[in-house]
Amino acid sequence: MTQSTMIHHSPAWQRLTVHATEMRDVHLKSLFAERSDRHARFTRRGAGLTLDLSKHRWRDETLSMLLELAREADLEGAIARLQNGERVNRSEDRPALHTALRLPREASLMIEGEDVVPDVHETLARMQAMVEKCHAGQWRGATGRPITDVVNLGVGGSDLGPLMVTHALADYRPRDVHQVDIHFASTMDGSQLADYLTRFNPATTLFVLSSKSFTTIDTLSNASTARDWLMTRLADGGQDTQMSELVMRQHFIGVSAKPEKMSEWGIEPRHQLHFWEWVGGRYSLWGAIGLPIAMAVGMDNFRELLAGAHDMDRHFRETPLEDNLPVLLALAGIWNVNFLDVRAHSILPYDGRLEYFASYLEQLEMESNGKSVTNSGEITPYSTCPVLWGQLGPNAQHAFYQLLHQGTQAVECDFIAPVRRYDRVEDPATRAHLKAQHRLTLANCVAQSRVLMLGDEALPDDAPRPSHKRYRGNQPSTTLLLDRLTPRTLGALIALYEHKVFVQATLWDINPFDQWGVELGKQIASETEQILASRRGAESLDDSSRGLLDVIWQAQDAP
Ligand SMILES: O=P(O)(O)OC[C@H]1O[C@](O)(CO)[C@@H](O)[C@@H]1O
Repeated sequence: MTQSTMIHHSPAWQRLTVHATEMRDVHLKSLFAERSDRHARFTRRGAGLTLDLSKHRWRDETLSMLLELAREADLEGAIARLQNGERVNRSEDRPALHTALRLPREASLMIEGEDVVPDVHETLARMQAMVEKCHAGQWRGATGRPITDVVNLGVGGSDLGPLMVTHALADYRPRDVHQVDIHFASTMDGSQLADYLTRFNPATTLFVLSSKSFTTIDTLSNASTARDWLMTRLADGGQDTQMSELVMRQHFIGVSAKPEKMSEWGIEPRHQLHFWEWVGGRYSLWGAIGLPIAMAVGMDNFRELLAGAHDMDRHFRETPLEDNLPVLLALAGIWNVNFLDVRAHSILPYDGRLEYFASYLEQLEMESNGKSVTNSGEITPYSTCPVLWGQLGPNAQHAFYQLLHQGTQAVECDFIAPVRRYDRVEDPATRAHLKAQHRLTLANCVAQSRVLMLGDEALPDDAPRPSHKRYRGNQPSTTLLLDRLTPRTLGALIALYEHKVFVQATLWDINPFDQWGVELGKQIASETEQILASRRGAESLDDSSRGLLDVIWQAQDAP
């Protein structure tokens, strides 16, 4: 692609640029005053989700132009190429086939002459065998006692997805099985792991080493601390060879795309789960990386999660662009970022179970689309991924909503909530209380998006107010309702965002499946670590880094 064929030179982009000059000064409250049917016009349903995009600063014609832009970028062709397994990850020359991980058993997907679906389901069957063994109390540690705690050691995509889903689906933990608690340790400083090691019994703790590359230092350093802990406590520091073998066999499962590296590390081949290079790390929770999820909620619920994502995959592939949820969500983002200069995006779930959803999306969106070079190597002359962050909405109300309401930044917000909750709680009195709490939460969710939209106008009277009590409103937002938060709707919700990211990447002509930006940091950190440990070579560093290392060394030398 040359400068002149880039998306910002396309007719639709040009029309949108002109249109944006008119829309920039139009307040959301006037758009709502113009028509009484905005909610119906801008709301779509699919895969158990309701998406209300009426609180964006756009009109029907804006959406038509954005859809035109999507057609000019051949979005429909791109969706087919993604799901058919073409090599859409161009810088790494491979497909990005997370959608294949949720294909049903009877489907088939030929990639370079081979059907990948049987392998996907074989891995699921192997996961199932491991999960059932744990849930039957039959997975025993080196001393013969059943495993009670499973610790996932992974980082990035090998941590955030499983952590987020395990937490979100905690209500779905099976009660009638041997109880196994699931934990996560990701940080390279060892602080999360150290806490577990002081509290858990080594005889009943199983570690899952999750790493696509099996070279990530964060995970490998946690893994070696865990191995030493087990060896010290159970195998006389490795002197007892029989126990050492049992520890390696019974206390570690490995999940990776690099079986030879897992074997080198000492993981028993029967306890290795594999996945494929064509699954991106941040798109990997649907296969073996999802083992902690399956351990927590059981395999039936894990398969429901996959079914929900598959519902969304089909919706994405089969629904016309104008009714297509991921496409519309992505276009709202493009309109905000590229035409209205809204460069910040906040994710605000109104349900405590979605506590880790924003952190998960931070990686999904920003590691995927935080790029400034097009697929053909040109610098993008337009903005790409906004700064995206978030927190549980009710808690954020007492933290950063002040900035949303009265700060100087324009921020796009996603409000996410389940419509029904607690209707299955057994005790009637508790149920009544909890349902009232849920109603309160929904009221806050709707009220906040309304105030962000209308500003002062949301107030019941128009009495004069000092400027510090004024709300300007006009902050665009999306509201996303789930009927209930179930494995199926959660699967659809995650896939919705995955596909949204893909749509935006297609329009921006960037590759959402690589992450070269994080590689340099890893290399430099490893060189710095050598200098820090050996105290040699600091003269090659800049003045600040040298000064900081001096402070560290002086502190280390202090009595
Ligand atoms: O699963 P791995 O190979 O350990 O990588 C962990 C994470 O590290 C990253 O490469 C970023 O450093 C992510 O893309 C990935 O999810």
